[in-house]
Amino acid sequence: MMLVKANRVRTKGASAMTGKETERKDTGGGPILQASGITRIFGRGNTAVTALENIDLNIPPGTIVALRGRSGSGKTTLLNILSALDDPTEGQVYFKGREITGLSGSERSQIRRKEIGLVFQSYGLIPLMSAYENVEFGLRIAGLKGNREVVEHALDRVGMRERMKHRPSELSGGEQQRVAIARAIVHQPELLIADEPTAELDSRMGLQVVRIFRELVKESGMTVVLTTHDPGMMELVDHVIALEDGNIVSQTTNESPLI
Ligand SMILES: Nc1ncnc2c1ncn2[C@@H]1O[C@H](COP(=O)(O)OP(=O)(O)OP(=O)(O)O)[C@@H](O)[C@H]1O
Repeated sequence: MMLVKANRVRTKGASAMTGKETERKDTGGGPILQASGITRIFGRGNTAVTALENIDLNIPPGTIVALRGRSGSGKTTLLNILSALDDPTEGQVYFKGREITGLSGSERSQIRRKEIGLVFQSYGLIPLMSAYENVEFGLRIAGLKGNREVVEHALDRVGMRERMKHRPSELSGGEQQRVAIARAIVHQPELLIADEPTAELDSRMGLQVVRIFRELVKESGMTVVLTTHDPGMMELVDHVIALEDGNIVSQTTNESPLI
Protein backbone atom coordinates (compact mmCIF):
# COMPACT_ATOMS: atom_id res chain seq x y z
CA MET A 1 0.00 0.00 0.00
CA MET A 2 1.59 3.25 -1.05
CA LEU A 3 0.29 6.65 -1.97
CA VAL A 4 -3.32 7.70 -1.76
CA LYS A 5 -5.32 8.30 -4.90
CA ALA A 6 -4.72 11.73 -6.34
CA ASN A 7 -8.37 12.78 -6.26
CA ARG A 8 -8.61 12.15 -2.56
CA VAL A 9 -5.70 14.22 -1.38
CA ARG A 10 -4.44 17.72 -1.65
CA THR A 11 -0.71 18.14 -1.38
CA LYS A 12 0.38 21.56 -0.42
CA GLY A 13 3.74 23.21 -0.52
CA ALA A 14 2.90 25.93 1.95
CA SER A 15 -0.48 24.94 3.30
CA ALA A 16 -2.78 26.27 5.94
CA MET A 17 -0.92 23.95 8.28
CA THR A 18 2.47 25.48 7.66
CA GLY A 19 1.20 28.89 6.74
CA LYS A 20 2.70 31.83 8.50
CA GLU A 21 -0.53 33.48 7.37
CA THR A 22 -2.30 32.02 10.40
CA GLU A 23 -1.37 34.53 13.03
CA ARG A 24 -4.22 33.90 15.44
CA LYS A 25 -3.20 32.49 18.79
CA ASP A 26 -6.69 31.80 20.19
CA THR A 27 -8.49 28.49 19.77
CA GLY A 28 -11.88 29.83 18.70
CA GLY A 29 -11.67 28.03 15.38
CA GLY A 30 -7.87 28.38 15.32
CA PRO A 31 -5.27 25.63 15.59
CA ILE A 32 -5.05 23.64 18.83
CA LEU A 33 -1.28 23.51 18.33
CA GLN A 34 0.81 26.07 16.56
CA ALA A 35 4.56 25.98 16.08
CA SER A 36 6.54 28.88 14.77
CA GLY A 37 10.21 28.85 13.72
CA ILE A 38 11.07 25.70 15.70
CA THR A 39 14.75 24.80 15.61
CA ARG A 40 16.26 22.15 17.85
CA ILE A 41 19.99 21.71 18.06
CA PHE A 42 21.45 18.97 20.25
CA GLY A 43 24.99 19.43 21.58
CA ARG A 44 27.45 22.18 20.75
CA GLY A 45 30.33 23.02 18.45
CA ASN A 46 31.66 20.25 16.22
CA THR A 47 29.30 17.66 17.62
CA ALA A 48 26.12 19.78 17.30
CA VAL A 49 23.19 18.06 15.54
CA THR A 50 20.39 20.15 14.04
CA ALA A 51 17.41 17.85 14.53
CA LEU A 52 14.78 20.42 13.44
CA GLU A 53 15.20 23.52 11.37
CA ASN A 54 12.75 26.43 11.34
CA ILE A 55 9.55 24.39 11.48
CA ASP A 56 6.20 26.19 11.17
CA LEU A 57 2.97 24.28 11.54
CA ASN A 58 -0.64 24.61 12.59
CA ILE A 59 -2.62 21.62 13.77
CA PRO A 60 -6.38 22.01 13.43
CA PRO A 61 -8.54 20.68 16.29
CA GLY A 62 -10.55 17.47 15.85
CA THR A 63 -8.19 15.87 13.34
CA ILE A 64 -5.64 13.05 13.18
CA VAL A 65 -2.25 14.30 12.03
CA ALA A 66 0.65 11.98 11.21
CA LEU A 67 4.29 13.07 11.26
CA ARG A 68 6.03 10.83 8.79
CA GLY A 69 9.65 10.41 7.83
CA ARG A 70 12.69 8.17 7.89
CA SER A 71 14.55 7.28 11.03
CA GLY A 72 16.43 10.36 12.20
CA SER A 73 14.22 12.83 10.30
CA GLY A 74 13.16 14.57 13.52
CA LYS A 75 9.68 13.14 14.24
CA THR A 76 10.21 12.29 17.89
CA THR A 77 12.09 15.53 18.53
CA LEU A 78 9.14 17.49 17.11
CA LEU A 79 6.60 15.43 19.04
CA ASN A 80 8.52 16.00 22.28
CA ILE A 81 8.51 19.75 21.69
CA LEU A 82 4.80 19.82 20.76
CA SER A 83 3.95 17.93 23.95
CA ALA A 84 6.08 20.21 26.15
CA LEU A 85 8.46 17.38 27.04
CA ASP A 86 11.34 19.30 25.47
CA ASP A 87 12.07 22.96 24.72
CA PRO A 88 13.24 24.09 21.27
CA THR A 89 16.53 25.92 20.81
CA GLU A 90 14.57 28.59 18.94
CA GLY A 91 10.90 29.22 18.19
CA GLN A 92 7.58 29.08 19.95
CA VAL A 93 4.81 26.53 20.48
CA TYR A 94 1.26 27.61 21.32
CA PHE A 95 -1.20 25.13 22.80
CA LYS A 96 -4.81 26.35 22.69
CA GLY A 97 -3.47 29.82 22.04
CA ARG A 98 -1.12 29.88 25.03
CA GLU A 99 2.63 29.87 24.54
CA ILE A 100 4.06 26.80 26.25
CA THR A 101 7.69 27.29 25.26
CA GLY A 102 9.62 29.09 27.93
CA LEU A 103 7.28 27.97 30.75
CA SER A 104 8.95 26.50 33.81
CA GLY A 105 9.39 22.73 34.03
CA SER A 106 6.60 22.40 36.57
CA GLU A 107 4.18 24.52 34.52
CA ARG A 108 4.92 22.40 31.46
CA SER A 109 4.46 19.24 33.46
CA GLN A 110 1.07 20.48 34.70
CA ILE A 111 -0.10 21.10 31.12
CA ARG A 112 1.15 17.69 30.04
CA ARG A 113 -0.46 15.84 32.90
CA LYS A 114 -3.81 17.60 32.83
CA GLU A 115 -4.41 18.60 29.23
CA ILE A 116 -2.45 16.20 27.04
CA GLY A 117 -2.53 12.41 26.74
CA LEU A 118 0.69 10.61 25.83
CA VAL A 119 1.02 7.19 24.17
CA PHE A 120 4.36 5.54 23.51
CA GLN A 121 5.49 2.84 21.11
CA SER A 122 6.45 0.53 23.97
CA TYR A 123 3.13 1.09 25.83
CA GLY A 124 4.78 2.10 29.11
CA LEU A 125 2.37 0.15 31.33
CA ILE A 126 3.35 -0.75 34.88
CA PRO A 127 3.87 -4.56 34.86
CA LEU A 128 2.60 -5.29 38.37
CA MET A 129 -0.63 -3.35 37.93
CA SER A 130 -3.78 -4.67 36.28
CA ALA A 131 -5.20 -2.87 33.24
CA TYR A 132 -7.69 -1.16 35.55
CA GLU A 133 -4.97 -0.01 37.96
CA ASN A 134 -2.81 1.29 35.11
CA VAL A 135 -5.68 3.42 33.84
CA GLU A 136 -6.58 4.60 37.35
CA PHE A 137 -2.94 5.60 37.76
CA GLY A 138 -3.33 7.86 34.69
CA LEU A 139 -6.17 9.61 36.45
CA ARG A 140 -4.08 10.13 39.57
CA ILE A 141 -1.16 11.50 37.53
CA ALA A 142 -3.60 14.11 36.18
CA GLY A 143 -4.34 15.05 39.79
CA LEU A 144 -7.83 13.55 39.72
CA LYS A 145 -9.33 11.11 42.17
CA GLY A 146 -9.67 7.46 41.18
CA ASN A 147 -13.26 7.02 40.06
CA ARG A 148 -14.45 3.54 39.07
CA GLU A 149 -16.98 4.76 36.53
CA VAL A 150 -14.49 7.04 34.77
CA VAL A 151 -11.78 4.36 34.65
CA GLU A 152 -14.19 1.72 33.34
CA HIS A 153 -15.56 4.14 30.76
CA ALA A 154 -12.04 4.77 29.42
CA LEU A 155 -11.41 1.01 29.21
CA ASP A 156 -14.77 0.58 27.51
CA ARG A 157 -13.87 3.12 24.84
CA VAL A 158 -10.92 1.00 23.77
CA GLY A 159 -12.81 -2.29 24.13
CA MET A 160 -10.79 -3.48 27.13
CA ARG A 161 -13.35 -3.41 29.94
CA GLU A 162 -13.72 -7.20 29.88
CA ARG A 163 -9.96 -7.65 30.40
CA MET A 164 -9.45 -4.97 33.03
CA LYS A 165 -8.29 -7.39 35.73
CA HIS A 166 -5.43 -8.68 33.59
CA ARG A 167 -1.85 -7.56 33.94
CA PRO A 168 0.08 -6.33 30.87
CA SER A 169 1.99 -9.64 30.55
CA GLU A 170 -1.35 -11.42 30.13
CA LEU A 171 -2.37 -9.18 27.21
CA SER A 172 -1.34 -9.09 23.54
CA GLY A 173 0.64 -6.14 22.17
CA GLY A 174 -2.50 -4.63 20.64
CA GLU A 175 -4.41 -5.05 23.89
CA GLN A 176 -1.59 -3.45 25.88
CA GLN A 177 -1.56 -0.53 23.48
CA ARG A 178 -5.33 -0.15 23.92
CA VAL A 179 -4.88 -0.04 27.71
CA ALA A 180 -2.12 2.55 27.23
CA ILE A 181 -4.56 4.62 25.16
CA ALA A 182 -7.23 4.28 27.88
CA ARG A 183 -4.68 5.53 30.41
CA ALA A 184 -3.81 8.47 28.14
CA ILE A 185 -7.46 9.52 27.62
CA VAL A 186 -8.94 8.80 31.06
CA HIS A 187 -8.60 12.47 32.10
CA GLN A 188 -10.26 13.51 28.82
CA PRO A 189 -7.46 15.53 27.27
CA GLU A 190 -8.15 17.59 24.17
CA LEU A 191 -4.86 16.51 22.64
CA LEU A 192 -3.49 12.99 22.33
CA ILE A 193 0.15 12.63 21.30
CA ALA A 194 1.36 9.21 20.23
CA ASP A 195 4.93 8.27 19.30
CA GLU A 196 4.86 5.34 16.84
CA PRO A 197 1.71 3.88 18.42
CA THR A 198 1.41 1.12 15.83
CA ALA A 199 5.08 0.25 15.28
CA GLU A 200 5.01 -2.87 17.47
CA LEU A 201 1.69 -4.09 16.11
CA ASP A 202 0.70 -6.15 13.07
CA SER A 203 -1.36 -4.33 10.46
CA ARG A 204 -4.72 -5.55 11.80
CA MET A 205 -3.95 -4.42 15.35
CA GLY A 206 -2.48 -1.18 14.03
CA LEU A 207 -5.68 -0.49 12.14
CA GLN A 208 -7.70 -1.16 15.27
CA VAL A 209 -5.64 1.43 17.17
CA VAL A 210 -6.20 4.06 14.47
CA ARG A 211 -9.92 3.21 14.50
CA ILE A 212 -9.96 3.99 18.23
CA PHE A 213 -8.26 7.33 17.52
CA ARG A 214 -10.92 8.08 14.90
CA GLU A 215 -13.71 7.30 17.36
CA LEU A 216 -12.12 9.61 19.94
CA VAL A 217 -11.98 12.38 17.35
CA LYS A 218 -15.62 11.83 16.39
CA GLU A 219 -17.01 11.40 19.89
CA SER A 220 -14.99 13.96 21.85
CA GLY A 221 -13.45 16.22 19.22
CA MET A 222 -10.01 15.11 20.39
CA THR A 223 -6.97 15.97 18.27
CA VAL A 224 -4.44 13.20 17.68
CA VAL A 225 -0.85 13.83 16.60
CA LEU A 226 1.19 10.71 15.94
CA THR A 227 4.45 9.67 14.35
CA THR A 228 4.71 6.79 11.93
CA HIS A 229 6.97 5.02 9.47
CA ASP A 230 3.99 3.29 7.90
CA PRO A 231 3.03 4.51 4.39
CA GLY A 232 -0.36 2.81 4.82
CA MET A 233 -1.20 5.38 7.50
CA MET A 234 -1.70 8.02 4.79
CA GLU A 235 -5.03 6.45 3.88
CA LEU A 236 -6.32 6.65 7.43
CA VAL A 237 -5.40 10.05 8.85
CA ASP A 238 -6.57 13.57 7.97
CA HIS A 239 -3.19 15.20 7.45
CA VAL A 240 0.31 13.90 6.85
CA ILE A 241 3.34 16.07 7.51
CA ALA A 242 6.47 14.59 5.96
CA LEU A 243 9.83 15.38 7.52
CA GLU A 244 13.27 15.00 5.99
CA ASP A 245 16.46 15.96 7.81
CA GLY A 246 14.59 18.18 10.24
CA ASN A 247 12.58 20.03 7.58
CA ILE A 248 8.95 19.74 6.51
CA VAL A 249 9.11 18.61 2.88
CA SER A 250 5.40 18.12 2.18
CA GLN A 251 1.98 18.25 3.72
CA THR A 252 -0.92 16.20 2.50
CA THR A 253 -4.57 16.56 3.38
CA ASN A 254 -6.69 13.46 2.97
CA GLU A 255 -10.20 14.65 2.08
CA SER A 256 -11.85 11.28 2.75
CA PRO A 257 -9.84 9.03 5.05
CA LEU A 258 -10.75 5.33 4.87
CA ILE A 259 -11.79 5.24 8.53
N1 LIG B 1 19.38 13.79 22.83
C1 LIG B 1 19.96 13.85 21.63
N2 LIG B 1 21.27 14.18 21.52
C2 LIG B 1 21.87 14.28 20.30
N3 LIG B 1 21.23 14.05 19.13
C3 LIG B 1 19.93 13.70 19.19
C4 LIG B 1 19.23 13.58 20.43
N4 LIG B 1 17.94 13.23 20.16
C5 LIG B 1 17.85 13.14 18.83
N5 LIG B 1 19.03 13.41 18.23
C6 LIG B 1 19.32 13.44 16.79
O1 LIG B 1 18.33 14.26 16.17
C7 LIG B 1 17.94 13.69 14.93
C8 LIG B 1 16.42 13.45 14.92
O2 LIG B 1 16.12 12.41 15.85
P1 LIG B 1 14.64 11.91 16.12
O3 LIG B 1 14.70 10.93 17.24
O4 LIG B 1 13.75 13.07 16.30
O5 LIG B 1 14.28 11.18 14.75
P2 LIG B 1 13.03 10.27 14.39
O6 LIG B 1 12.54 10.73 13.05
O7 LIG B 1 12.05 10.25 15.49
O8 LIG B 1 13.72 8.85 14.24
P3 LIG B 1 13.11 7.37 14.56
O9 LIG B 1 12.07 7.14 13.52
O10 LIG B 1 14.31 6.49 14.40
O11 LIG B 1 12.56 7.39 15.95
C9 LIG B 1 18.75 12.42 14.75
O12 LIG B 1 19.89 12.74 13.97
C10 LIG B 1 19.18 12.07 16.16
O13 LIG B 1 20.39 11.37 16.18
